[in-house]
Amino acid sequence: MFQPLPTPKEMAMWDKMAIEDFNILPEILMENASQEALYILREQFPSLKGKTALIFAGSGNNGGDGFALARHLVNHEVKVMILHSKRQKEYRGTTAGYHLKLAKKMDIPLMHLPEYNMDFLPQVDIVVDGLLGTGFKGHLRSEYEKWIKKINKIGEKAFVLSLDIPSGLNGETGNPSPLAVKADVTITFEEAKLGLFLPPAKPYVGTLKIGKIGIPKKIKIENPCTHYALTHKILNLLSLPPSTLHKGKAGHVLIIGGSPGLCGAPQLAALGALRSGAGLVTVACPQSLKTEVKGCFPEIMTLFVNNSDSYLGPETLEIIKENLFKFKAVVFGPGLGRNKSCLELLKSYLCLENYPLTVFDADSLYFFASYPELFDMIKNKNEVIFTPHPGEMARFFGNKAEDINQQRAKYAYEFVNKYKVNLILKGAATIVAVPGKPLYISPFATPNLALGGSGDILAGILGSLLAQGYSPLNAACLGVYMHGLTGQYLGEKYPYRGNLAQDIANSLPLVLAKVIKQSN
Ligand SMILES: NC(=O)C1=CN([C@@H]2O[C@H](COP(=O)(O)OP(=O)(O)OC[C@H]3O[C@@H](n4cnc5c(N)ncnc54)[C@H](O)[C@@H]3O)[C@@H](O)[C@H]2O)[C@@H](O)CC1
Ligand SMILES: [K+]
Repeated sequence: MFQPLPTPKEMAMWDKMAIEDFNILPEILMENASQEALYILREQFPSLKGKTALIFAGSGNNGGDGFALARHLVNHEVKVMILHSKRQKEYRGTTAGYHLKLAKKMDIPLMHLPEYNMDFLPQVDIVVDGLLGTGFKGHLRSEYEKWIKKINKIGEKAFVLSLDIPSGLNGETGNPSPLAVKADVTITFEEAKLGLFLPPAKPYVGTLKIGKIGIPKKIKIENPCTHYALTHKILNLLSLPPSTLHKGKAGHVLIIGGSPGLCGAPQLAALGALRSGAGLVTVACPQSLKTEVKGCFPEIMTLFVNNSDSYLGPETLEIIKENLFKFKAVVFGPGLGRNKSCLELLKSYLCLENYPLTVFDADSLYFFASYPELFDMIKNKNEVIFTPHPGEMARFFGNKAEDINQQRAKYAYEFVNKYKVNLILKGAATIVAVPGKPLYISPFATPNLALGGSGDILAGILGSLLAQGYSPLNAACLGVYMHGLTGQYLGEKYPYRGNLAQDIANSLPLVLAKVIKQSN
């Protein structure tokens, strides 16, 4: 269900433990890494004989992987030249130095990069990028920028294999710093590093392959990492409904929202809930808007107070309270509006002695960001899910959506640590964060979900899953994955976008049926 995504620091710790606690020689780990890299090249070039390769080796262990790979390539009759960033004697006594010595014994040509005139580099078939891996920090030094530009230039006509991480890419954030190698394939060692999985890394990583290098499983179990990717196996949480199912047992979702000009939001949330299997859906909305909120969906029921107000207010709570026993989950906020009366409704809701599992979305998030003391009014913090998009998240931190997107994981952690509630930080590679747990990251980044109403659909899906009895963590992971999977499907159907938010809801059950059938 979850694939580990260690940060460079966590990976370095696993390496260290393998070496110090399990007495695995670092030279062996490096040898294993180089064998995994060789495997990729053999796959790419069924006959390596006669091919030419340049191996860029940096000053740390990433360079050492390059030295070790050079030997294997020579054994496969590849014409290899190594370009190393440090003087040979400076590698002495290190793991990389050991593999350098072996490469020297085999008479592999070695050039000191800083002294080599880049203009004389030959065009080759293969470029191996072993400049920088998990040890890369900060901004590239200027000479590295020059070398990386050269790799990318030669790479226009050659196959570029990056070892562990494309050099220049931050292994934690996935950001080029400020530029990075554009690989055809990145062979990352043991597990995919977090940054490789994040959207900014996409133009650099190429195809991502994972090569196991022999880190004992025990180390990874006893020292779990702090980030995981959601995998297809999350869908195993879904079970086929029994043929005797009663609608009352499939969960009744209440959606609280709707205001002038914003009736589509609760309608779409209702559609999301229905299309993800909720038995019944009711929208609490202003009386004057009930027809608009229902639209052409007779399946959507409405709840309202007889008055002429066009915004919801605390008086709506009376009727909600009377019916509260019916609802298994609530989605609070789609199209709610930011009127003072809406804030009063939210406050009265939070004052209820008991309320169902609740998703706080859209305008309710605006109120929480403006009045953080509202968080103190939440009784069971583990029973609510907050679903901000980066713009809404920025309001909590007093910054901009771009700042959030630069360091999404960091802000997600800060949010749950501060407010102690469950969080879904929407956007490409949506994050699920639950206090005291690792972060779970969606593998999907698709422009087909980047449209008005998409978040309302997600909120409805979440409400539906909660109402069907999934825990907040499972509902969040499953809902995010189902929403992303549908977005990916719409991307195939509408490569230039143009799908509607309601298409997400309408496609969802069919996409699920298709992919679950395929994977069985
Ligand atoms: N025993 C281990 O730790 C293993 C490590 N392996 C490889 O080793 C890598 C990690 O090795 P290291 O920890 O030595 O680190 P790296 O080889 O990734 O990088 C460290 C070197 O980069 C330089 N550097 C850091 N920031 C820089 C910047 N901004 N501009 C220019 N240079 C910069 C440092 O001065 C240092 O010399 C992994 O990514 C992996 O490829 C594998 O061989 C498997 C075993
Ligand atoms: K690299």
